[in-house]
Amino acid sequence: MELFKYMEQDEYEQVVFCQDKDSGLKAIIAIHDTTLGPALGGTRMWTYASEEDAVIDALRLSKGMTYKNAAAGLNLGGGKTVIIGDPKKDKNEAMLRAFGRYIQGLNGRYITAEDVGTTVEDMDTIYQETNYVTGISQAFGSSGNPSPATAYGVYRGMKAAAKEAFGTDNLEGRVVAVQGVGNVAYHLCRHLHEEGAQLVVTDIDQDAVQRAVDDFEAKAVDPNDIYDVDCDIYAPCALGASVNDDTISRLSASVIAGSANNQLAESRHGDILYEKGIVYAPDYVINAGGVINVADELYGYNRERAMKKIETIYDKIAKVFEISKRDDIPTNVAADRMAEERISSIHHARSTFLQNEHHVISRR
Ligand SMILES: NC(=O)c1ccc[n+]([C@@H]2O[C@H](COP(=O)([O-])OP(=O)(O)OC[C@H]3O[C@@H](n4cnc5c(N)ncnc54)[C@H](O)[C@@H]3O)[C@@H](O)[C@H]2O)c1
Ligand SMILES: CC(C)C[C@H](N)C(=O)O
Repeated sequence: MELFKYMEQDEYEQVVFCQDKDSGLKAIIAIHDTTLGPALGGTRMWTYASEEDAVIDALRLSKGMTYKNAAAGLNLGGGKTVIIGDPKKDKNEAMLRAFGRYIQGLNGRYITAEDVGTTVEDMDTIYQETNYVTGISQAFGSSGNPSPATAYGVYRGMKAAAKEAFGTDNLEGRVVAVQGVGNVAYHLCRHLHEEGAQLVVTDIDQDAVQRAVDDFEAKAVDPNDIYDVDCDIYAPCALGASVNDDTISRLSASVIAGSANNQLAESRHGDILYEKGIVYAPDYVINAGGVINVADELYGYNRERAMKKIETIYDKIAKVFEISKRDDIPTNVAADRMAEERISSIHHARSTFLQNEHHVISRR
């Protein structure tokens, strides 16, 4: 791939390749934009088909974090790491500590946290080498696992989307088809079950499926059948690109609202959803609960303050729908507009000169 051409196109600031042969570390840290503050975004560990796929994933995910953090009202830029490997087999202490030292070397330009394939315990290991890590154990006065917070934000955003589509945000009796019942979706299912929604779930991990069936009376379907389920709401909570040319025509849902990052295979799929009248709650707005929660650590973690902020995902999603209707644009484009407007207005507000120690002439 022509990396610099790719970076120029979407104005990526920096890509860092980290390798440590002994531990097997192969990581890519992508920093998209730091206009609003240090780039904060999780670390994903995944078995990529090629190194190019891993680079593209890191780049796409880091840009998503720029927009997510901006839309959530955080003073943070966007970044993300991918570690190439199987989290079940290839992860080890030395690998995570070597990775922590690379983060430390960036001197605060990038702060990490959990994502698919990494855990609170992994963040604790990284913390042995760097302070620039969030989502570490609560025993350290930290916020712990971000997944329940993400799930609560998705639940709030799903209610706002239901209000838009059905005129009421009550989810009792609504059929919700959930793709991937991992860390986030398990907690999402709990909220939905408590409100009386009917759940249809799928996962490539049978244990995850069984847990949802046992705990929430969910009905299980095969992974490839989730798109054909007769449902009100489709909740993509696995990996990205599940809304694509093949699946859109199969979905019967009036609402798409889930936790996965990069749900639309391409931006044009947002246009198709808009034309079809399917209410799409943009991924990075609805799934910001986790990052809002870990970002609170930068102020000395306060759970009540973080949860209050996560509640407002309902209003953020409603605002996106308002912009979408006002400007007659798909909701994914409306969300981008909301995020870009904030980045550009803050960029402008911070452009005036402020003195720092390098400008004190008396020091000369
Ligand atoms: N954890 C967070 O706080 C958080 C925050 C924001 C966004 N997200 C995003 O939400 C999604 C889920 O995150 P998570 O932390 O729950 O991850 P997870 O790994 O715990 O859960 C994902 C689940 O999806 C399953 N899966 C993968 N491919 C699948 C497929 N083709 N069909 C069905 N199931 C499949 C996996 O087996 C796993 O159980 C990811 O896209 C992640 O980036 C997570
Ligand atoms: C910082 C995190 C909790 C990141 C999370 N994995 C996300 O995609 O938002």
